[in-house]
Amino acid sequence: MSVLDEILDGVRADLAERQQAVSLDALKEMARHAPSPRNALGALRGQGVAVIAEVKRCSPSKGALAAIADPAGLAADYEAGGAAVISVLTERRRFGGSIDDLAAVRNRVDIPVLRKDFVVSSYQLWEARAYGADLVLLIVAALEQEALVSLIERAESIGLTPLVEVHTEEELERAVDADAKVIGVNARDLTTLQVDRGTFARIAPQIPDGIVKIAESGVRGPHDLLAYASSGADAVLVGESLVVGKDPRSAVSDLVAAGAHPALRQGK
Ligand SMILES: O=P(O)(O)OC[C@@H](O)[C@@H](O)c1c[nH]c2ccccc12
Repeated sequence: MSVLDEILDGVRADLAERQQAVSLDALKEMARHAPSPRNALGALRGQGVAVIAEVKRCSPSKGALAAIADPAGLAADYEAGGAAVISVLTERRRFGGSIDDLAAVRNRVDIPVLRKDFVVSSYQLWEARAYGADLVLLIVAALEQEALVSLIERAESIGLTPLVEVHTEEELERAVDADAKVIGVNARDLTTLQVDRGTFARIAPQIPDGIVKIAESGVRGPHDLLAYASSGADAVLVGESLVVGKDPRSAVSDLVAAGAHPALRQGK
């Protein structure tokens, strides 16, 4: 069984428990009272390369990365450093996250917030919106095409912007067929957990114009951001290097400064 399949089994087990505890109707009621969605596309299409900074405690490849006792405080530092969007890992078993982290972050910052999880059911979309998410990750490798299409439609209908994650050309084709408006190319293969920073450069040229292009994973600093930007990234998603560093605010602001270089502006 691949790592992704193992993660998905755990996700489904946790999901079944939450569905027992909170009915879909109750979630929908919460979502009606949630703060209105923020302009995610606007944040991603702003000047320069947008930095999506991630709240990430653990990863399946490295185990514990950082304790992060105060996810909202970390997110506030990211925002002060100039992040365009905050990503919050809400998966519990392998990433040490929770939906409460998402709510805490959303209440603290003024920028859009991404629910980063393994979404397999529309229940998780309502949950995301109920707890204040503005964007939601949908991983093509984890979904049948029919499910992908319907989750994209449902997400959009409730005000969430789907970030559709691909790792191969075949997955890119499925994302485009499903009408994704924001596509992330993950340099980490979720079935093997290997990072290949060349993945974005290979796949990005095939992403049709008008779709927001995000390079995910493997950004160690401004150098990697510049490499992704020169291959056409509108945004980068950065986790590990920010949470393990001493000064997340200045680490983000160094990335933002690199991404603001005028030479990168042509394509925007
Ligand atoms: O920590 P990194 O290498 O900067 O990567 C961040 C982000 O891309 C990564 O957390 C990620 C990308 N896609 C995912 C899907 C599920 C879980 C995690 C991820």
